Amino acid sequence: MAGVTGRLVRGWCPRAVRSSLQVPAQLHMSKTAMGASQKDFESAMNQVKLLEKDPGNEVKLKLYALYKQATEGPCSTPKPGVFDLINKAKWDAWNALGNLPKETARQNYVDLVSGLSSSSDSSSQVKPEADREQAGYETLVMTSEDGITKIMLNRPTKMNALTTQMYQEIMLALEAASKDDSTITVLTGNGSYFSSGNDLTNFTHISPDEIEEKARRGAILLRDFVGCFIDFPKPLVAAVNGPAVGISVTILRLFDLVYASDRATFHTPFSHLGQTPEGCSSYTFPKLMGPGKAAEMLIFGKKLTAAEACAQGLVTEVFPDSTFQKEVWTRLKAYSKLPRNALRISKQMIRNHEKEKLHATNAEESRILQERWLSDECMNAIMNFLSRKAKM
Ligand SMILES: CCCCCC/C=C/C(=O)SCCNC(=O)CCNC(=O)[C@H](O)C(C)(C)COP(=O)(O)OP(=O)(O)OC[C@H]1O[C@@H](n2cnc3c(N)ncnc32)[C@H](O)[C@@H]1OP(=O)(O)O
Repeated sequence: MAGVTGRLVRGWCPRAVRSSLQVPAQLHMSKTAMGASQKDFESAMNQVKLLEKDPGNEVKLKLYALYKQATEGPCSTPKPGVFDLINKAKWDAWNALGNLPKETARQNYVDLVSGLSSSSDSSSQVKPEADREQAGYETLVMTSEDGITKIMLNRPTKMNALTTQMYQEIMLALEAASKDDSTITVLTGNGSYFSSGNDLTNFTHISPDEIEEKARRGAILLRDFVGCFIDFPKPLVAAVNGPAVGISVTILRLFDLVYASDRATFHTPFSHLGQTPEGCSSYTFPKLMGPGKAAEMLIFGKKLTAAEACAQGLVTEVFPDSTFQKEVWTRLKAYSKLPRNALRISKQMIRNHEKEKLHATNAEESRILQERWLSDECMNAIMNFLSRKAKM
């Protein structure tokens, strides 16, 4: 990429992006979930032209790829020659999206532009929380070495709370990791938390007439996000470096290994938030730990220590915080040298027994949450958190 940087800055933008379409009044709110309309998409294309800051070549390539995928579907054009650097970079970015549905690509495009717009609007935001230079992700750091692809949640000052953009980027990162030549994929968090779960500001700045549509899109986003974990084809490991809350706890059961620091805790305060379980936990948790222990966590919001979570089978192994990184990565490096295809096939054999059930549970949980998000109980709990009147 380094050699094509200057030219890409000038030449990345698809023709349609330059078309003169009506500019929306404001695109500050992230358009959550799949299902962006053609109008949203066109508005986003126009918004790109108004960005004050150059978003960098990686982001531009991602926008280009999403645009092509959204408008033409999977890449089927011949791969440009090795010396055609710019077109090859574009082709690679588009091709990496594989069979991502047009609808999803369109929404990802809209969300990516929305994130770029709001970050360039925020004058106080001197430096983004994520390192933009790394692989084009704004909220994640994705690295690959020694046969291991690491996806690190990177909003440490917000305890790695998951924004709409972050859900989208995690899906993109998983899609890329599923296709790269690594053996193992690892999800971890930067800073003191693994993740504090759904970013509760995802529910704010919504006008009353938008609420239902927002909830509908939220449910689709949730279903697609969890679906990526259900279908992930390679061994997937969670390196839980600190406390985990909400959806960052429930999805753990969809990982093959969960290694936790002894500083980690596991908390699912759904009822406190007027919400209900997701991440397939309404099925996986009772199956794993029995209905009583699952009820304590999912209904009554009991927080587990790492040792308790390990005793319930949610965590595979607990490590002292002081040696967590060293021990986990040493272990994973050794595992990553095992025959790649055998690992992959074994993982899929285990998962295939319950894939259908997991997808059905995921769809049902998402449908129920869509209703919950419209409830007074949920709205009040979120407003309480945001006004700091009450914290879990
Ligand atoms: C459409 C998407 C699908 C949704 C799926 C459904 C998912 C459900 C869930 O995940 S439910 C769980 C939601 N999470 C929470 O309820 C956690 C809320 N946060 C907290 O309770 C606390 O912040 C804490 C216990 C995680 C940490 O407390 P503390 O150590 O005292 O730190 P701060 O509270 O000061 O946090 C620092 C900074 O981060 C912001 N922040 C942390 N977590 C979240 C969050 N989940 N949403 C939004 N913001 C969060 C916090 O506001 C502080 O910001 P500030 O410095 O004040 O700007």
